[in-house]
Amino acid sequence: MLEIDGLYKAYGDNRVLEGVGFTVAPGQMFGFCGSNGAGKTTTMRIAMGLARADAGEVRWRGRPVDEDVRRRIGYMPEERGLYPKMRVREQLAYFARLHGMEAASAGRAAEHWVEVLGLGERRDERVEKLSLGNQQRVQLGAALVSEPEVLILDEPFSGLDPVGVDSLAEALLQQARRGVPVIFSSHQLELVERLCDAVGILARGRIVASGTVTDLRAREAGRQLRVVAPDAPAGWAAAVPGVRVVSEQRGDTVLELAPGTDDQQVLSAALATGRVTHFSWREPTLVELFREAVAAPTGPSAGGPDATGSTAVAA
Ligand SMILES: Nc1ncnc2c1ncn2[C@@H]1O[C@H](COP(=O)(O)OP(=O)(O)OP(=O)(O)O)[C@@H](O)[C@H]1O
Repeated sequence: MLEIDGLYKAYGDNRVLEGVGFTVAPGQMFGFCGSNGAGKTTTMRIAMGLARADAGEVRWRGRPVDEDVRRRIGYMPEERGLYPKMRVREQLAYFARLHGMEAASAGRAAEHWVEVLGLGERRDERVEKLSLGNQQRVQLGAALVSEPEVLILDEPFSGLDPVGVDSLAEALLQQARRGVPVIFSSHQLELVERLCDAVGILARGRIVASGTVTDLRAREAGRQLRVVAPDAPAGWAAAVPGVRVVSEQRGDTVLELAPGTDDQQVLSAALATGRVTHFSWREPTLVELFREAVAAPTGPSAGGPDATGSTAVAA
């Protein structure tokens, strides 16, 4: 288990992290989300020993992460750190050696990742000559080439084309399948929703929501019901007790039901107007859950050192 436990960090008056805590289990893919400047990079840099926390700890398998453990972590920094003059394959072999692999296996691992990441034709090109997206793939290769025990990736998908996204996603899923905990930050929430077993949303210096997307959905306050009743007169739903009309457009209505309101009563009311061609609870997307979590004021249950590994949406 990788544990991020009660991290605090301030830069001068800017209190960036105020008790960030979450856990990532072996084989879990954890999407780390948050607005620009929320503190995702800071959290990952602390985990990698590149920034010092004012308080809190990062542990892997119950032990504080030290230099020795960090050599076994694959890290992709936001600022990217490649050697522009080195050739692709050479670069990957170099990173493998840095992480302690001996020359022959470093060479084999480099070759393997060159192929997996779709860089076969570019293996002997200098990194500076590659497109941004291909440099990104090399950077990912640098994080993966040493067969790390943990992966911490800062916006690995940014700048990739859809094919690049798919090959990277497949590479990460493979790592998760072999038991590696994978944390990656991203603003591409559809991708996070598609790939991740768990997400953590960082806002106001804390994890304000964490768990599986299904968990987050289940805890979401105002679930919405969509009813399509093509022949219904405008305003039909407003008359049903406990119902708030969110939107209404030519018989296509989205409704919010007060707690305890029976959705079957809504269905009866809709049927009383004529045909009902659609009646379903809408699943909020991760984007909607994100907006709600980020907008919500900090409540007593929000984040904090006691929120480590919790599954909760702060009210
Ligand atoms: N070395 C530093 N010195 C001073 N302030 C810093 C430093 N590094 C980060 N910050 C500040 O910490 C805050 C969090 O930044 P961070 O890069 O961790 O956010 P982020 O969630 O990764 O953002 P983004 O999604 O935009 O990459 C920002 O207000 C940033 O200005």
